Amino acid sequence: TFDYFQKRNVPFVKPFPFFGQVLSFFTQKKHVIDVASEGYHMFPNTRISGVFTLRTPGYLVHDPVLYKQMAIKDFDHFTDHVTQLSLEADPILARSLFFTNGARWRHHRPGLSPAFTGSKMRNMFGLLSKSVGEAMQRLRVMSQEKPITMELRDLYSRLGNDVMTSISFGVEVDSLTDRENEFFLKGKRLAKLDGLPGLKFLISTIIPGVFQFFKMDIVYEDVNEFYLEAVSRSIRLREDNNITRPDFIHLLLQARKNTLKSEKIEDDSENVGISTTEPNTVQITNGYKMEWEDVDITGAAVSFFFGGIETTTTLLCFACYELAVNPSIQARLRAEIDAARDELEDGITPSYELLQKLKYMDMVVSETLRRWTPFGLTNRKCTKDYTFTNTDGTRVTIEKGMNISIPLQAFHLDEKYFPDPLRFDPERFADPASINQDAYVPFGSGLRNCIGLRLALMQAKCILFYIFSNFVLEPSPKQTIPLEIDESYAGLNAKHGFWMVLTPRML
Ligand code: HEM
Repeated sequence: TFDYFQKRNVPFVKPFPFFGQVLSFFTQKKHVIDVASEGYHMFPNTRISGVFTLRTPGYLVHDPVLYKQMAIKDFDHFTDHVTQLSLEADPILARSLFFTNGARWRHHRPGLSPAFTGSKMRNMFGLLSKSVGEAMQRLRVMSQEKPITMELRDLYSRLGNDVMTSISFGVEVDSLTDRENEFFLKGKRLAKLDGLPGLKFLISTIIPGVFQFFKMDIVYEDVNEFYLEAVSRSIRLREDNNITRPDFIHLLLQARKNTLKSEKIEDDSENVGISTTEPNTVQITNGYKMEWEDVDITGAAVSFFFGGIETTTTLLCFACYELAVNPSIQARLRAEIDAARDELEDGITPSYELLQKLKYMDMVVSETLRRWTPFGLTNRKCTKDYTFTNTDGTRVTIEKGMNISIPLQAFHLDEKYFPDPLRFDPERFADPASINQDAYVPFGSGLRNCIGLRLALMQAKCILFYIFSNFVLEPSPKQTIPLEIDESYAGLNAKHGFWMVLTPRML
């Protein structure tokens, strides 16, 4: 087995007997993404390298152009993600888009895409802004108009929970005051990326074969039951009382009736930010029929929760950390926000259109997604043999069934594409034309990229707008500078938290 890559003339990370790279995940004091991306730094002159997890060979893509080719033009060879959850063990998450493959995904994705167009986001923006605006008022009351110290991951996961509960499940909660509400507690259990669930999540992506063999689950049973019950209740309430609310449940019910349509012409002209420039449409080429039972609608809504809260919270925490330790960047962003507030009727509530116009905000968000990539490693399964030419002219064939990792974070921190890569510098994004669009991929690439990217950007920009309208941020004495990354966390997180002093501003 271990001569697999030698025979193919592909450089590879020397495996530990039997364990392959898996042993490094447990023995090295490194984050899992850094371990998985080791080959990228060892072999700078190849488009792809090899790695073993246990005795199974897999590939790591080094060349962003090759990733883009695989994700767009040659998508037919790489339609799937590597994790296959079991419908019995994980009835809700297995129905979510990220974990859906094959014919079901080909039907599921175009069915859901119209729920994320610009006009749907604009309709949803009111709910989102209301939720954030109210939380901000509560935060001011809590501060008693004096500086207040907060841990931002806790704050933003509460805000994210409230926003997503409102736009995904049609329920309004206030996790800042009602700190133990059931939506927040269940949401925490759903998206837990440390301890046992974090370990299981890692196993599902890094050694998917082992995960399937032992029929492991990721989500706790009571969490599944809670969400299924919440969604079914919301559906019944709407149907019995003819209620319409511009949220995901409404859009998914339209999908059930086959009346969910996208507004292509209007959306094509809209630019939401530097990080979102690609078109992505999936053609349905088979007869699979998506049913949209309650459990499918729950799966979709839960996947927005699962995929959205952790990543958007990470973006917000790292953005605020950088803004707190770089006061001149914070001052410039605040000046842009203040100028925009002058245009608002009440001087405080932003509109969807206004957020799109904030150029410096977009530069700050884009640079945060580069410097601190919330989703640093994605993957594809090869679904049809694929041949390409490597840097040295040899032809390499990736065989059907092989797992392929794509190190998004390593692309973003490679000085070939971003000089002085560890420096946080929003100016890189002043001229979008100067950005290498192959190497800048915080939301992945092509037909299987992040479906929620518009929502993520809208939500992050809206929260930053409210936070910096209301507060000046400084690192608290408890904050570790420079940041230390928590190696034991499956996502990206600071080891000792994000401790900030929020000083209320005059409104
Ligand atoms: C800053 C926030 C976010 C980041 C950085 C992010 C990043 C990503 C990345 C890198 C992927 C994999 C793409 C690939 O394999 O090429 C992905 C997939 C996905 N994301 Fe996000 N995401 C974010 C927020 C969201 C939100 C808010 C939602 C939902 C409302 C969401 C839902 C999904 C789903 C459902 C997929 C799977 C798509 C598919 O397989 O077809 N994400 N995301």
